[in-house]
Amino acid sequence: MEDVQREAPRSPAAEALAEAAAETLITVDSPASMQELGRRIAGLLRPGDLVLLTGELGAGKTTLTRGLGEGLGVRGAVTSPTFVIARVHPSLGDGPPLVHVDAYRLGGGLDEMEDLDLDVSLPDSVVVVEWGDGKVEELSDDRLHVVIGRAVGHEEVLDDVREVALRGVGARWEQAGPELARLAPA
Ligand SMILES: Nc1ncnc2c1ncn2[C@@H]1O[C@H](COP(=O)(O)OP(=O)(O)OP(=O)(O)O)[C@@H](O)[C@H]1O
Ligand SMILES: [Mg+2]
Repeated sequence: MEDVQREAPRSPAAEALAEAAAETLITVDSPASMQELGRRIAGLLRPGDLVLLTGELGAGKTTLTRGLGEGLGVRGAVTSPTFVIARVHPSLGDGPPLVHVDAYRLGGGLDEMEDLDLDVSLPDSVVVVEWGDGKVEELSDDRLHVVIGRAVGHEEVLDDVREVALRGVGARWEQAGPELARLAPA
């Protein structure tokens, strides 16, 4: 299994990001380990953080968000928001709420997002957006981009394998860069 993962070609999304600024690449091999990664990322998140999740249908964006919700200790199961564009999960403790947005049908981007009338202060929340690329970047200069790609090649072997690229944009993530890097296995 080890060898297969090391030799697998990168997904196109990971390849594109590899050209960009410093990033952390992590391979996960099951939904459970994707969720665990979400829990670990949650440990770095603070109120006001914006996380953008990129990846094809079924890549594992919602699965990762489920882990984020667990790590943040919020109420309610994180599911695909099929009929709503955004769902607010309040903290069970004194942490920030998780605002989980599925921007797939959010044609107009930011304006519509503001129109959602979420009854929550975004600067006090952790905002996680699926399908948000090109739509919600204006919400914050500081963003954590998470790009999930399927490992390509030996599909029957690698069906559950995903490559996750983490790239922090902005001053907030420049400072937290080393913490992001520590999420990768040594
Ligand atoms: N390593 C993995 N990480 C995450 N999900 C995986 C993995 N391996 C298999 N899966 C499966 O892939 C599916 C991922 O579904 P999920 O809803 O998280 O994707 P998504 O990216 O949110 O899709 P959508 O674009 O439809 O919102 C689940 O059925 C999950 O069990
Ligand atoms: Mg989803």
